Order: sequence, then structure tokens, then C-alpha cells
Amino acid sequence: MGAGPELDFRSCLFLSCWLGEGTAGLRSSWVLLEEKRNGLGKTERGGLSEEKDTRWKMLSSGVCTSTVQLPGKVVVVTGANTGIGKETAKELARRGARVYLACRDVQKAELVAREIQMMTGNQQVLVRKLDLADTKSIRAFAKRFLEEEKHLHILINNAGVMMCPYSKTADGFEMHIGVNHLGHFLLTHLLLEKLKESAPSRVVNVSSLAHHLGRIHFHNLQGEKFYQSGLAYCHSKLANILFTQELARRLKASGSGVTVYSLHPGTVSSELVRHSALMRWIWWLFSFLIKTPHQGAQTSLYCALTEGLEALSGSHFRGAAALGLLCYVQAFSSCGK
Ligand SMILES: NC(=O)C1=CN([C@@H]2O[C@H](COP(=O)(O)OP(=O)(O)OC[C@H]3O[C@@H](n4cnc5c(N)ncnc54)[C@H](OP(=O)(O)O)[C@@H]3O)[C@@H](O)[C@H]2O)C=CC1
Ligand SMILES: CC1=C(/C=C/C(C)=C/C=C/C(C)=C/C=O)C(C)(C)CCC1
Repeated sequence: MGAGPELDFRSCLFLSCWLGEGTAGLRSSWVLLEEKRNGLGKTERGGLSEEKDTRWKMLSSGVCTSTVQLPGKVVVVTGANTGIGKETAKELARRGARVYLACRDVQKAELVAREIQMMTGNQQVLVRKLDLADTKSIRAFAKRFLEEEKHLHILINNAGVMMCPYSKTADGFEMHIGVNHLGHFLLTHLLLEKLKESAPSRVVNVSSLAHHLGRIHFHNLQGEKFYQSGLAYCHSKLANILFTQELARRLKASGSGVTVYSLHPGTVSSELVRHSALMRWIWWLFSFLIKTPHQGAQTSLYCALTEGLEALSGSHFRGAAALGLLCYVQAFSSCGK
């Protein structure tokens, strides 16, 4: 655990970033942080254009402008029955890919598959059982997938849990680290050969801004010595980013043609807040500022689709900022004119 004052500073930074996700000053300093992290002279915004038709909610919401089509491509999206994952799967299906909805609740997912088929006209939307809180389920999913598919071009590790009461996965891992990181870690490794055979191929890990409060406590990985549900989420999201960086490094070194990206989707209205009454209340109160799942899916789509991103394998991408209060006031007053 780092020193107290450092944690305090990081908490303040984190909360400020949340509070002012879109305010001009904070936003530019945030952008700089990202530039530094990526070792670039600019932020990763090429291909993410400003969304003009949703001024009320998202003055500066980014939209993935890639026109890449995906006929013949095979995609797996975890946690695709709701929220960001559902919207991501829908767009990939719209572009012609065969999309596997890898979900723990097969009944819910079947309904979503039918909905996506109807909306996109793409019948190749398939449901497969995947419970990331159980390594047996992960292995069973991978086994069946490897038997039935020759290729895997895009793996989107999207599923996640946040702020659940202390609980363990079937294998005894603390739930946040178990589902959000270890489950996806195992899944990715089981599918890695297929990704390599299908190169150029991509792994997209949906992390969060919350990683800034994360720490990897090797002496307390399962939260048995101390546990705080919000921080447990943050730790798991940091693990997503570290995994992305290390996997990218190894894949680059082996010249595999598989690239890996992590991202923060923005603050998005979804079922993620189901375990926290406070967060549900904040979500409700600020619903006019928070992204829709469709908007929240744009950064995942950007990482999955944008051409020429290979050199940035291992980088962390940030969804275009949610509308900040300053922008809101400006939008509000100009609307009145
Ligand atoms: N919403 C936000 O503001 C933010 C979200 N994120 C990240 O975005 C990702 C998507 O979240 P979001 O769409 O908002 O949340 P939702 O809660 O709406 O969706 C989460 C998905 O993960 C699935 N899931 C949960 N546990 C498991 C499991 N054990 N096995 C398989 N699937 C599981 C859920 O399935 P089921 O429906 O069966 O529970 C659901 O499909 C997450 O990784 C989250 O951390 C990051 C930053 C901000
Ligand atoms: C207070 C407040 C906000 C709170 C944001 C929060 C609490 C974001 C949490 C994000 C999470 C949990 C991400 C998950 O990975 C908004 C909506 C920016 C609007 C301005 C006021």
C-alpha cells in the first residue's frame, strides 16, 4: 500500500476527473496525462469524431468513424447481453461479423441475439455460455469455440462487476479481480493461438478511469485481510491495463500480428451500478450528463476497428469526455438564445 498522502492525492485526482470529465481545464490536463502515457505527441483521437447530434448530453462525445466492414470476421464480446457490451456487439454485427455473445445468462443473451439479428439483418449472432467467475465455464467456452471456429479476429473483454459485496468466484478468487481480470486473462490465453492464426487480430480490454486508484496488493490479492468494494473494482481495472501492456509487449516481441488495447469508455448509464445505491442515485441525478451505452461503446469500437492502430498496441485509450458542468452551462445558455 502506498503512503497515505499519495492515496489522498490520487483520490482527489480521481474524483476531480470524474467530477469534471468534460470541463476544459481538467480535460486538457487529463489529455496530457494520456499523451505522456502513450509516449505520443498527441492523444488518440483520430477516428473519434465529435458527436454533434447529442449536444444536450455529450457536447464532446466521440464517435468511432471507422468505415471498416467485417464480412468473414469472427468476434467474441464478453458480457454482451446488456450495457456497453450489447451496443458493441450490435455495431460489430451491423458491420457483418459473426459475433459471439459470451454471457453468463444464456436466456437474456438469446433475447438480445434475436434483437440484434432483427436490427442488423445479420443472422450470425450466436450465444455461448461464459461465466467468468468459474474457470470450468471459461475452459468449456474456449473448448467449444476452438472446436467450432477456424478464426478469431477480435476479442472484446468487456464483462465486468463493480462494488459487489465481498464474495468469491467458484475457484476462490475475490469477485472483482476474479471476473474483471483473472477470468479475462484465462479466456485470452485459451484463445491466443486462434488469435495468432487469425492475425492481424486484436484484443480489446475494457478497463476504467478507476484504475488510477488501483494498487496490486500482492499480500492481499483475494481481499481476505482487508476489503473495500470500490477499491477492489479499481484494483481489478488496473490489472486490466497492466495485463494489456504486458501481453502487448510479449506479442510484439514474438512478431505475432496480434495487438492489444485497453480503454476507459467514459461514464455510462448501465447496470454496472446495480450493487451500489449511492452510485445508482448519482447516475439518476446526473443522467443528463452520463453517456448512453451506445455512446459508451464508441471507444471499444474505435480500438477494435480503427485502421493503423497496430503501432499503439499496449496503449490505453480514453472515451471522449462526458459533458462537464461548464460545457453544460454554456450549452444551456446558448440553447436559450
Ligand atoms: N458504465 C460505466 O460508467 C463504466 C463501465 N466500465 C466498464 O465497462 C464494462 C461494461 O460495463 P457496463 O456495460 O457499464 O456494465 P453492465 O453491468 O451493464 O454490463 C456488464 C456485463 O458483464 C456481465 N458479467 C458480469 N459478471 C459476469 C460473469 N461472472 N461472467 C460473465 N459475464 C459477466 C454482465 O452479465 P449479467 O447481465 O448476467 O450480469 C453484463 O453483461 C465493464 O468492464 C466496466 O467495468 C468502465 C468505466 C465506466
Ligand atoms: C459526481 C458527478 C459525476 C460522477 C461520476 C462518477 C461517480 C463516475 C463513476 C464512474 C465509474 C464508477 C466508472 C467505472 O468504471 C458525473 C456523472 C461525472 C457528473 C458530475 C458529477
